[in-house]
Amino acid sequence: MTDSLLSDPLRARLADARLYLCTDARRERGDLAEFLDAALAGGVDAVQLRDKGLEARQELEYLEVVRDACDRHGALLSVNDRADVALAAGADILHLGQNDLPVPHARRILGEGPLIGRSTSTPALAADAMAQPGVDYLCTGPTWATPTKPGRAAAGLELLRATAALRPPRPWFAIGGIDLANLDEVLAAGARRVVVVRAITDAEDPEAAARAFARRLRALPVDAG
Ligand SMILES: Cc1ncc(COP(=O)(O)OP(=O)(O)O)c(N)n1
Ligand SMILES: Cc1nc(C(=O)O)sc1CCOP(=O)(O)O
Repeated sequence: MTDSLLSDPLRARLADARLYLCTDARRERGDLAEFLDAALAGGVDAVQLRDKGLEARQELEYLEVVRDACDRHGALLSVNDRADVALAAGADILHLGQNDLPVPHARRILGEGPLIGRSTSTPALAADAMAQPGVDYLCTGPTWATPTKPGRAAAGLELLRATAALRPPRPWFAIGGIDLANLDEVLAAGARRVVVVRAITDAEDPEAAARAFARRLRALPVDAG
């Protein structure tokens, strides 16, 4: 971990994060709180509400539920795509894809406080994201094709190996089709942090699933990023 990460509490919490959950809002708000309490008790470190169907007002209502759950468990709250919503919700993280706001524009809205993450799908995009000063972490994938984000070809474990070889100076997460059955392959490829959706949202016991991920991810040290 770098000194700058250690000197900033939010970035230090990000550096310690291993398990990042994206969830949609298909549950009623009370059920979402219950689901999140279970996942967070199991060891989820960051939660993103990722639901493309919500209008901003509804998204903010759901984000209050996610914010409260994250606060109860000391986890990071992430907003997808929208800097205005992230600011309004008091999010810790704004996550941006390649077609979303450019990072400098997002920083103009957010200021320096919140973290910004960037999606990448090739080693070149990962290297480019790491060279941008405003980017705090990256996600790389999809490792496997996934119904959660249809129409995207699998980048494969090779993308994870290539990203690990870059030795990114900031945290990076593998994403896409990751579950408890293939986690060993993800770890063997060099990833030490993962983002998951179905492996926890669709689990019969979300707390047990999150606990199993967290235990295996935390058994291995992370390097600089
Ligand atoms: C934590 C995290 N990683 C990756 C993504 C995917 O972002 P993006 O490529 O912008 O695609 P959409 O999620 O917007 O469909 C993410 N949302 N969160
Ligand atoms: C939201 C998202 N982004 C991806 C990317 O590659 O950028 S893959 C993905 C979906 C991951 O869902 P699951 O864990 O259910 O496969």
